[in-house]
Amino acid sequence: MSQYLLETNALSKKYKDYFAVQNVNLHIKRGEIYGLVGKNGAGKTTIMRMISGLATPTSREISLFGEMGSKVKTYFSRIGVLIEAPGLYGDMSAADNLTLKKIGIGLQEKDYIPSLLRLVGLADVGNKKVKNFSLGMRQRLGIAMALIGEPDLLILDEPINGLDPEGIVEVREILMRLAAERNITIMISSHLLEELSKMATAYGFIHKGELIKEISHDQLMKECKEYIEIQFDAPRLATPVLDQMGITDYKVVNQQTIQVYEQLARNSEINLALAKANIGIRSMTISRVSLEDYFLNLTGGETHA
Ligand SMILES: Nc1ncnc2c1ncn2[C@@H]1O[C@H](COP(=O)(O)OP(=O)(O)OP(=O)(O)O)[C@@H](O)[C@H]1O
Repeated sequence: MSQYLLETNALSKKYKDYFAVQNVNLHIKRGEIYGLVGKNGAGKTTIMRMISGLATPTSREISLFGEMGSKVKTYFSRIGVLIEAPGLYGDMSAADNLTLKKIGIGLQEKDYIPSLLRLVGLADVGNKKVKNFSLGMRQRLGIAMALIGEPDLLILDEPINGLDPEGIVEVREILMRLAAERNITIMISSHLLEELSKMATAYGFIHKGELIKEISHDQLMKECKEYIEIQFDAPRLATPVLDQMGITDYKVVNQQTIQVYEQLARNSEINLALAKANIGIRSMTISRVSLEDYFLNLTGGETHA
C-alpha cells in the first residue's frame, strides 16, 4: 500500500489556452495537516476542487487511499470539503443545518449533531439563526458540515481567511484536535504561512499553478533557522578564517555580507578570530529567516501569483 493517503501525478487544469494548475505532484501522508501555500490566484482552490471531485482535471492521475483510475471516484465520499463559502441556510440554526445534511447523506445516529457542535465550539448557540453568526462561527459550522459522514480526509480552502486572531486560534485548535484524536488527514490552503506553521506538519508551495516545493514542517523549521550575519568591508578575506575554525556552513551573500548557519554559539570566538586577522567588522547580528522571506525567496521575490 502506498504510504500516501493522497498522491497526484501531473495534475493539471487548463482554461482555454491557460494552465491554472500544471503538473502538480502532491504527496500527503495519513494523519498529516498539509498546508497548501500560495498567493491569491496561485491555483490552490483549483487543486482542491479537482481532488474533491468538484472540478474535472485536464490531465491527471490522482491516487486516493491507495486507489487510482476510475476507482478514485468511489473515495470522494470519504472526503469532507469546505471550499469557498459553506452552503449554509441563513434562516436556520446550526443544528438544523447539520441535521439537514445528515439526513441528506442518510445517517441515522442520534447524538451525532450535539457532539459535532461541541467539537467546533458551537454547543451553546441554541436556536440562533446562522445569518446572525460571526464569520468565525460560520467557518466552524462549515467545518462541522464537512465532518458529517466522518471523512478520513478534510479539504479546507482558506478557512482562516478574514478571521480575527481569536477566530484563527479556535479553528486551529479544532483542526489540531481532529488530526490528533481522530487521525483525520487535513489539507488546508492559506496564504498565511506564519499561521499555517502553527499547525501544519507538511507544506506544498504553489506558485503560478505549479508546485514549487514540498517540505515537511521539521525541514522548513531547519531551513528557517537562526544564522549569524556579519557585515565587512571585504568578506573574501574572512572566509579562510571561518574555514580554519572548521565552519563550513556559511554563504557569502554579497560584497559586504557573510551569513553563518552553524556553530552560532561561537559568535564571540568568530569575532575575535576575525579581529586577530585584522579583518574589520562593521556589524555582527543573529537573525532568523522569516517564513515570509522563505516564501518570497521561493517565488523569486514576487508578492503576487
Ligand atoms: N472557471 C475558471 N475559468 C477561468 N479561469 C479560472 C477559473 N477558475 C479559476 N481560474 C483562474 O485560475 C487561476 C487559479 O485560481 P485559483 O482560484 O485556483 O487560485 P487560488 O490560489 O485559490 O487563489 P485565491 O486564494 O485568490 O482563490 C486564477 O488565475 C483564476 O483566475
